[in-house]
Amino acid sequence: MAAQTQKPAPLERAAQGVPIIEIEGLGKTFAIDTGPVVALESVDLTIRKGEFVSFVGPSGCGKSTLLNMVAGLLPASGGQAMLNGDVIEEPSRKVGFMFQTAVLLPWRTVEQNVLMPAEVFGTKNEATRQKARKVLEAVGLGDFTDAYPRQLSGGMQQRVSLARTLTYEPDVLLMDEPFGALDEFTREAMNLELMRITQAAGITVLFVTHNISEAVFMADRVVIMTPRPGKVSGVIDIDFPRPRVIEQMQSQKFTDLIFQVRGILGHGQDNSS
Ligand SMILES: Nc1ncnc2c1ncn2[C@@H]1O[C@H](COP(=O)(O)OP(=O)(O)OP(=O)(O)O)[C@@H](O)[C@H]1O
Repeated sequence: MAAQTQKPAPLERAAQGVPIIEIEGLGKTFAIDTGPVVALESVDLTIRKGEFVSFVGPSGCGKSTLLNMVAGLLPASGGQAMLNGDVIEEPSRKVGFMFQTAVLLPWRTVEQNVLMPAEVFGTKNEATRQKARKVLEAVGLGDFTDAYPRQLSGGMQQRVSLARTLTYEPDVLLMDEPFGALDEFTREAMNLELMRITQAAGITVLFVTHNISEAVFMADRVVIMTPRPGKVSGVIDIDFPRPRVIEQMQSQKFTDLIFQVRGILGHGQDNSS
C-alpha cells in the first residue's frame, strides 16, 4: 500500500561525514535515596548526518538516559551533547522522538493524531495537512486517515506514531525500542520501512534496541553499552551495502559481527562486576 511509484534515489549515508550530534564527556548521575546512581559516565561519540546508529546493551546501561539527554529532556551532570554545534539544553523541533508505545489520543483519528503537534505549535495549515497525508501514504496508512487508534493493530499504531514524527521533517530521529512491542513479522517489516524512509529523507537515526541482530542489520554503526556505570564499551562499523535485505542476515559476515558485539558486551560486563 506504500507509495512506491518511484524508487528513492540512493542517498549516501553519513553524507560527507558532517557531524550532526557531538557528545563529549557526557555523564548523568541520578541522586536517589540509597545514594547516587551513575547512569552514564564519560560518553564520547560523534554521529554524522544521515547516519543510522544502533545502541545495544543490557537493561540499565544508560541507553534511554543517553537518548533523553540528546532529546534535551534531561540535563547533563557532566560534559555536553551538541546538535549542529549548539549545546543541547532543551527539546528541538529538529529532533523527533519515538517510544516503544505509540501514545496516540484515542478520540482523534489517525490524521488528527498526526496533526496534533501542528495544532500545539499553531502551524496547522493546508501544507501540513498535505504533508501528513503524504507521509501516511508512505508508511502504508493512506487508506486509514479517518480510522481511530482502536481500529488499528499495534503495528499500524506505531506507523501512525512514525508518521507523526516524520511529518515535521526532523533532522534527527531518536527511537527507544520503537518496535519492541510488535510481533517478529511486523517488526521486521517496520524495520525495513524505517530504513527506506529515513535513508530517502537523509534523516539521522539513533536507534535503541535489546536485539543484537536488529542492531547490526539496521545500522551503519553499532554502539555497545555496558552498565554500572553506564558507558560506551565499543563501536562497530557495519559496512553492508544499502538498501539492506534480509538475506544479508544469513551471511557469515553477519554472524561474525554478532559475535563481535557479543564479545564486547561480555567483556564490558566482566569488567564491571
Ligand atoms: N529518573 C531516574 N531516577 C533515578 N535513576 C534513574 C532514572 N532514570 C534512570 N535511572 C537509572 O539509570 C540507569 C540507566 O537507566 P536507563 O533507563 O537509561 O537504562 P537503559 O539501558 O535504557 O535500560 P532499559 O534497557 O531497561 O530501558 C539505571 O540504573 C536506572 O535505574
